[in-house]
Amino acid sequence: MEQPRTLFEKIWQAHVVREVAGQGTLLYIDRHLVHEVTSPQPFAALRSTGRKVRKPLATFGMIDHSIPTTPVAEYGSRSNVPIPDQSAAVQVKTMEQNAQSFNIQFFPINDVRNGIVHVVAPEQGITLPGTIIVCGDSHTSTHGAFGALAFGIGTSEVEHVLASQCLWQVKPKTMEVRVEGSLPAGCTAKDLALFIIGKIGTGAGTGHCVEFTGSAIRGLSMEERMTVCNMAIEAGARAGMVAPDETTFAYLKDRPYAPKGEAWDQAVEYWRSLPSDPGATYDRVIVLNTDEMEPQVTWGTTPAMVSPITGTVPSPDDFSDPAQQEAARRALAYMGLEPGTRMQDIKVDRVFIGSCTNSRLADLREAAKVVKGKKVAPTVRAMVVPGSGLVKRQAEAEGLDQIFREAGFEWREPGCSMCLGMNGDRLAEGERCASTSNRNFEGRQGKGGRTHLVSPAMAAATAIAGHFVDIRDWQ
Ligand SMILES: CC(C)[C@H](C(=O)O)[C@@H](O)C(=O)O
Ligand code: SF4
Repeated sequence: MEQPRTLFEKIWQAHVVREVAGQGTLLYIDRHLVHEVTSPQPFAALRSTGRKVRKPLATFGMIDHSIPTTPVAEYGSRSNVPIPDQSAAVQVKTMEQNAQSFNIQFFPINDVRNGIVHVVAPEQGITLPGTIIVCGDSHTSTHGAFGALAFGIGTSEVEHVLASQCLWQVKPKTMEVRVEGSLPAGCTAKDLALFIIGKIGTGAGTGHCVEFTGSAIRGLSMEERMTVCNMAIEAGARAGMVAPDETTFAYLKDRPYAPKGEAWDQAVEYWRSLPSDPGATYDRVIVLNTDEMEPQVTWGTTPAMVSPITGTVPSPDDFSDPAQQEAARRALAYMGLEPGTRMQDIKVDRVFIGSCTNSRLADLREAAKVVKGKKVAPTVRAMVVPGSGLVKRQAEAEGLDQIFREAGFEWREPGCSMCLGMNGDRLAEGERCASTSNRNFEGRQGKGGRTHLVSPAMAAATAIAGHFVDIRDWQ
């Protein structure tokens, strides 16, 4: 009888081109996503050596990190919006030129399909189960939600994939994170992701590819699975994945780049063979339960520095390990927080609903439900940044933009926006922000900016109240 294999093992083995002892494995790459920040150098290297892109039809270019999300009304079109930052402007221009001269698949700024690469590829059906997907971007782990092996790569690796459609890799270890239970009231996939990282720590996944399993994961929608896999990288994992099932197939059916007709049927048949076999083993297994889970808010400068909304800011003395004590001390000083402060008493200046973690339609619907008929606190500046042009269009068709605007939120054009301070959207020194993004390290949203990671519903309620609130009390 054949050895039982994990989902990871099946995908890995199906993509081996060559194995060289001591060097690693050469893998075939199905899909290569490129964005304007990490692709200029690799394309320049190809050009200077007269090489082409090996598979232009499997290479997808998007512009997300460096574009302003300024509403276009007064400019007529998105490409007319000025980009004051010189290096950002050059990145955008260079991506456009490279896409054209190397003839790759490309969604220009004015194309309604453009947006954050990790939102767009699933939405277009570019992300498929059983594939290997890479991108010069750490949050490529998002695509693992579809039962793909998806991971971020460095600049020289981007060049290697562009030129050869292959990549040398050292095989990661495997880890199962099994979560049993269901999402308690007021808790979303974002709370689950923060809860998991809070329990296992930011280094737990190092060197591992994580498969999320268990009833809590099975019950998640595709959008929710993407949120969880998006944050796998914040637990140090190389990649995160969820086995494909009926939820996955239903999401992908009829998406523009998904297979059609007979090819679809064949694909689904193959995809059904992918889930880990009974008895397959992982190098490490962690089991969690959602019973005691509450809505989460980070208080520090890593996603693991997280508290339930009913909790208080911890004291460095609460930690036994001296390194953790020191990290907490430093984080509290940076965040300007006093131990013992109730999480719900922390006031914010800004609210950001967006990023590849939480900018899909389901996220905006959740936030709009909370905001409807209410007003943003006068002390708060709040913005909603849809993850793609299509998310924005659909949200507008449902009137979500009206709900946000009437409440006093800014309704922006798609992009990475304030997830990272690269495109003009950023926090000022000392500003405190409730953010639906995935990273809260020092300076992430702007120099001296203070980031608290939360779910879209919690961010929305915080904007209205002016301070963190327990979404379970919200009416
Ligand atoms: C700019 C890019 C390389 C970076 C990443 O790799 O993740 C960004 O997307 C981020 O979230 O910090
Ligand atoms: S939204 Fe944030 S985390 Fe996602 S790709 Fe953009 S910068 Fe990175």
